Parts: sequence; structure tokens; C-alpha cells
Amino acid sequence: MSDILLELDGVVAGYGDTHIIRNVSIRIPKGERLAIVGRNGVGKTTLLSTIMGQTRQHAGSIKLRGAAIDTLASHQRARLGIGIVPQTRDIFGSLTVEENLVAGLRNGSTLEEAYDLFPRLKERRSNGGRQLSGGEQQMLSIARALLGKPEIILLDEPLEGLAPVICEMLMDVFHKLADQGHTIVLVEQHVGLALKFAERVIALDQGKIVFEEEAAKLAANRTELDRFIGLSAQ
Ligand SMILES: Nc1ncnc2c1ncn2[C@@H]1O[C@H](COP(=O)(O)OP(=O)(O)OP(=O)(O)O)[C@@H](O)[C@H]1O
Repeated sequence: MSDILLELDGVVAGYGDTHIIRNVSIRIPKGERLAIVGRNGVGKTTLLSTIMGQTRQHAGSIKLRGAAIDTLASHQRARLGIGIVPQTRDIFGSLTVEENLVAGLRNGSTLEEAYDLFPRLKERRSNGGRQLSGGEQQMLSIARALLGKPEIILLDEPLEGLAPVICEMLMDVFHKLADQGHTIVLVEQHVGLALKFAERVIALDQGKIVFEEEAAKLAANRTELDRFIGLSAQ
């Protein structure tokens, strides 16, 4: 029990009265690299938002280090060590890179930590958020999340729409963060990318877990997953 960092048990959640996430149970051990895959609209973002406390939870429980967090607001969950890099990229377009980072400083974190991880951000520190390329915006969004010193990081399709060279660089960063002991949940549409990173893959369909497998086994048996959720082989 003690090595389980985050645990969802029978979680039903959605927006208002709707149920998008249906009876989802997941146990995430400390330090795990977990990927959540599935087609557009199956509820991947909603699942991450539910973990962050940004949806309405109708049933089930969510525990962090064994303690229930269901009733806590998002900022309280963040303070307890859950960080999210949303699909929408969480930056202020009207502020400079440095101002964005300063606004994200928490718990003794420093700008140098962000610049060490992403030297490109240091070069662009006086540029406005809106002037950045998509890749740079994503770096800034990730850096901002990390300044909150999260123990578990939820990444919502962080590679979407980015050039292959940037995707590779970000993948290296995710591996580095995992090597430093972070627990990482990566939402990704493409199984191929998920398998490059994750130790375990969970597939969602219509808000339910339809498939769960160790990545090492799955790599040799991709067709089974493709059959479950109809994902293309990428
Ligand atoms: N704020 C919202 N209010 C009401 N319904 C929503 C909201 N956000 C998402 N939904 C609905 O919830 C369902 C799941 O959407 P979600 O964004 O979680 O899926 P997803 O798997 O992350 O998709 P994608 O890969 O396109 O991001 C969809 O039917 C969507 O229309």
C-alpha cells in the first residue's frame, strides 16, 4: 500500500450531471511511468481533470499517499504534489517567459531550475509568451508545472502538433524527470509514442478502462490493443 502514490477507486465523474468517466480504478505506484491512450473524446482529458479536482466527481474515491483528496480544490491538490500540464498549454501570452516562470515559483523553486531543464527558455526569457513557437510554449508550460515541485505530473498530449525534433527533446525531458523520481502520467493518442515512454499502458474507451497491460508485453502484442480501441499503428 505504501508504494501506491495515487489511487482511483470506482471513480465516476463528468461535467454537471453528465457521466464521462465511468467506474475507473487505477493504482499508480510511486515512480511509475504510466500512459493513458484512446481516441479523441473518450475522456482522457476529463480523467486528468478529475484527478486535479476540475470536474464533478459523482462516485468513487481518489487518494494521494493513502489520504482521500476527493473534496479538495485544485490548488490544494497542487500543493499536495499533483502537477498538470494541460493540453491547452498553461501560459500567459501577455507576459514574458521570465514573468510566466516567476508567477509559477512555489516551495523554494528557482528560475535556474527551469532554465537548466530548458536552456531555450533562458535565451527567450524576455520574449512574450505569445511570440513563442508551439514547442517553446510547451516547454514553458512544462517548466511552470515543475516549479510547483509536483511529485506526480499529469501530461495531457504534450507532443501534439510539435515538430519531431521537439517531440524527441521533450521525451528526453520526460525520461529525465522520471529518472529523478517523478511519477508521470502521459496522455497520448498514439500508442507508439506512449510505448516509447511508459512502463504500463491503460486504454480508455467511452470513459471506461478497456485495456491495461505492461508496456514490455504490449510492444510484442500491439494488435490486441488496436483491436480493443481501433487505434492506428503509429
Ligand atoms: N468542459 C466540458 N463540459 C462538458 N463536456 C465536456 C467538457 N470537456 C469535455 N467534454 C466532453 O467530455 C467527453 C470527453 O472529452 P475529453 O476531452 O475528456 O476526451 P479526450 O479523450 O481527452 O479527447 P481529445 O483526445 O480530443 O482531447 C467529450 O464528449 C467532450 O465533449
